[in-house]
Amino acid sequence: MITVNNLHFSYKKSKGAHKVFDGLNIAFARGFNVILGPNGAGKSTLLKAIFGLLHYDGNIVYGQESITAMDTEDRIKLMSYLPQMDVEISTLTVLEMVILGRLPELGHKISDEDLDIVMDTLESLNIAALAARNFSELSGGQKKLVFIAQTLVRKPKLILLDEPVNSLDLQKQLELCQLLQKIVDKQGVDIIVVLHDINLAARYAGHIVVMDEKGSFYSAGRPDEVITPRMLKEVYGVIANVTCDEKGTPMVSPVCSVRRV
Ligand SMILES: Nc1ncnc2c1ncn2[C@@H]1O[C@H](COP(=O)(O)OP(=O)(O)OP(=O)(O)O)[C@@H](O)[C@H]1O
Repeated sequence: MITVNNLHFSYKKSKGAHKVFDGLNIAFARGFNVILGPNGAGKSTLLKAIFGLLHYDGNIVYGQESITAMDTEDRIKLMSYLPQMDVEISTLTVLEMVILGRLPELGHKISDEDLDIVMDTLESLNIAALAARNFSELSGGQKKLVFIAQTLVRKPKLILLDEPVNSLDLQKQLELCQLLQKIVDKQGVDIIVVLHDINLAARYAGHIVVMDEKGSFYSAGRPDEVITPRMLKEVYGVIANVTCDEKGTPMVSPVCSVRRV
């Protein structure tokens, strides 16, 4: 699906630059992809590069098409992106915020189809009851769900989500992953999600990409191929037991950190 070829990127700073990628190569699969890796590995930076928010060297390809060479309009048609952090304050209602997500598709007025898509999405995320509420008055988790709705109403071919389950309670984390799974299965959409919860990744991902703290590719594959005691020690500096449930899904029980403090 997406391949990242020889990606070089540094954040420019007032004095010098901070190198994040030095020739990164990664291949994602069709369907539900998860990126795992420790803090600072470059997961968010990679999603920003794919979405076209950064000037980098290298080539990012979707199928046969170079995303790197695409103009902004085509990139926005292809993908939607949920950043890790977003605005906290807005004078809009929830409904208005989510309609904003359809901006690239909106004509000179909001059609019944636009409203149906927005209301269906709010319902699928269990937040339809919040539609008339002021966004600024919502809880952190409710705000997160509004941003997720904004990302989904675009109906893109590719969805990039940076830590979407942060600030969601356990039930909503599972509901969101189930919804994403349904979108992948029923609508043929490809998704790339950054997660820190390895057990959640193990349960829902079809394909996991692991990045290490140097911003390099470490491994990729099915959850049972990737989530191993060795990976957890080498990438996260954690001793952990990994067992499998009856479906062969790995489950991680952390024991201790082996990093020197
Ligand atoms: N705007 C910026 N300017 C300079 N350096 C940055 C900037 N944003 C990120 N970095 C640095 O780039 C590296 C990668 O950051 P990034 O946010 O992509 O990591 P991450 O894997 O998403 O981390 P986390 O899991 O903590 O969200 C880190 O070393 C970070 O300090």
